[in-house]
Amino acid sequence: MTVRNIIRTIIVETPSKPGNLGKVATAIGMAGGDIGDITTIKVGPLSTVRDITVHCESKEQLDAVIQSIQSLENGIYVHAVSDDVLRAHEGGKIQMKSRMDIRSLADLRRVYTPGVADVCRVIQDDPDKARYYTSIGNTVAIVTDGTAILGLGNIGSLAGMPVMEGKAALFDRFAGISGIPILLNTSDPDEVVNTIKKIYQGFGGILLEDIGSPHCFEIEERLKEELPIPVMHDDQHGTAVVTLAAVISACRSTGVDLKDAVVGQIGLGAAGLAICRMFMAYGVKEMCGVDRQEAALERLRRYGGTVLQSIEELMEHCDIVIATTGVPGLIKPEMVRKGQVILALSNPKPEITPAEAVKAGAAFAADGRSVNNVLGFPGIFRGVLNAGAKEITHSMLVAAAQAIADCTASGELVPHPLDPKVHVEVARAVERVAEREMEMEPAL
Ligand SMILES: NC(=O)c1ccc[n+]([C@@H]2O[C@H](COP(=O)([O-])OP(=O)(O)OC[C@H]3O[C@@H](n4cnc5c(N)ncnc54)[C@H](O)[C@@H]3O)[C@@H](O)[C@H]2O)c1
Ligand SMILES: O=C(O)C[C@H](O)C(=O)O
Ligand SMILES: [Mg+2]
Repeated sequence: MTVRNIIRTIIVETPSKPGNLGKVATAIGMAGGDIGDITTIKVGPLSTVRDITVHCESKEQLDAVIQSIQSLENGIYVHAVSDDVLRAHEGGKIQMKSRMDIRSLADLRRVYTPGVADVCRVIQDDPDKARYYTSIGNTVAIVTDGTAILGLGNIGSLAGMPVMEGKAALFDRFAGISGIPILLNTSDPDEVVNTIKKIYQGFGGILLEDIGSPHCFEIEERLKEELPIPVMHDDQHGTAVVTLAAVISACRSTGVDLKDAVVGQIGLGAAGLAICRMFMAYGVKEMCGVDRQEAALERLRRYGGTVLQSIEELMEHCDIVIATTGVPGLIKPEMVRKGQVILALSNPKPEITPAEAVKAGAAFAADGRSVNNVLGFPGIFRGVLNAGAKEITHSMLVAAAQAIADCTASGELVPHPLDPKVHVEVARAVERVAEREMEMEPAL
């Protein structure tokens, strides 16, 4: 499938006669546009106005689509072109809402002062009660320093806010968790760690998001060690979980034993290194990798992986190839070997599109829109928050990957992200492991 990241709604007026909508649809298709929703805005005796959502590969293609409709003439007009994505972001995607209805003075006194003072005392006497009498136990901070926003690079945390709001919306939608974006204007590990340590009390967990490598490794390790609440860097472990799930599904379909497969990782940053570590811990015997940075290669060696010399060598050598470089088009169709599994996970554009990879001979291919950490992080946090766990462990992550794979239909790599079952099953699997681990090692 071609990547069509440009989505616009074209407002088109046509004469109210049969066949005109068909002409417009053909004009859009002839110019290469893909039609999404069509909504009729007004039907008059003489003319009809519709919103037609069109997905295009580029701005040039969008211009060609508009030109193609306009050239139909005979009463067919393009009134306006609106950017749905920008429009959907007007005013932001999230808001803090009260769970209480405050209608009377009695409500006010119960919810706020003077009643609230008693609750403060209860928590002062027993801080654990904050988990029951506040929203803290259901709230996760989504923290970024803006250094690796998707594959867009170091664009700053403010520019990354739409992604953080998106993650908060997904937390709410799939796990009923309140996600609070925290935008840091420092990426110095000491400052990041100290800042989060100073504010952590207000949260039940910390999701680190789009923090670049290598500083993300130190930040996560230190926070995991020093904070008494679950911390997870989504781009590392959320991605590793979903990637493992996709590869388990691919191996199930092809009858291959994952542990015997040769797996190659292109890009050994936050996502790539975590994927390698996850696969090696799962039992993969030959885990290979490439990166353009020597320090990243050194990290792979330290964890027991094999460094290859080039992307060409990796593509030649590996049965399963995963890419997380942020570089669109890095994998050329002529590099693809017949029967390979190719997961080109960079967002917003993959290293090779699934359609190109399959055309070039891949047995299975997917990009970062479907193999996406949205399948993991909401359920993982729901599970640990339900269990009251203080950390997210490797066994919980493997259980989450297995749960995602178990929810995947035969012939698919991962479930649909809107399938509510997958998030419930991930949460259950993580909660089960968390409770087992807490029984074995009760918190002090
Ligand atoms: N699908 C998902 O769920 C998901 C999750 C996390 C990250 N990602 C994507 O993965 C990409 C990387 O994210 P990250 O957080 O790991 O970033 P990162 O900056 O930590 O890592 C990127 C790595 O790729 C390497 N690299 C860049 N160009 C290369 C090239 N030409 N050849 C070899 N290596 C190259 C860099 O040296 C770096 O080590 C982004 O595009 C992001 O959107 C996808
Ligand atoms: O944000 C996403 O869609 C996935 C991932 O966290 C990424 O950084 O690309
Ligand atoms: Mg991310």
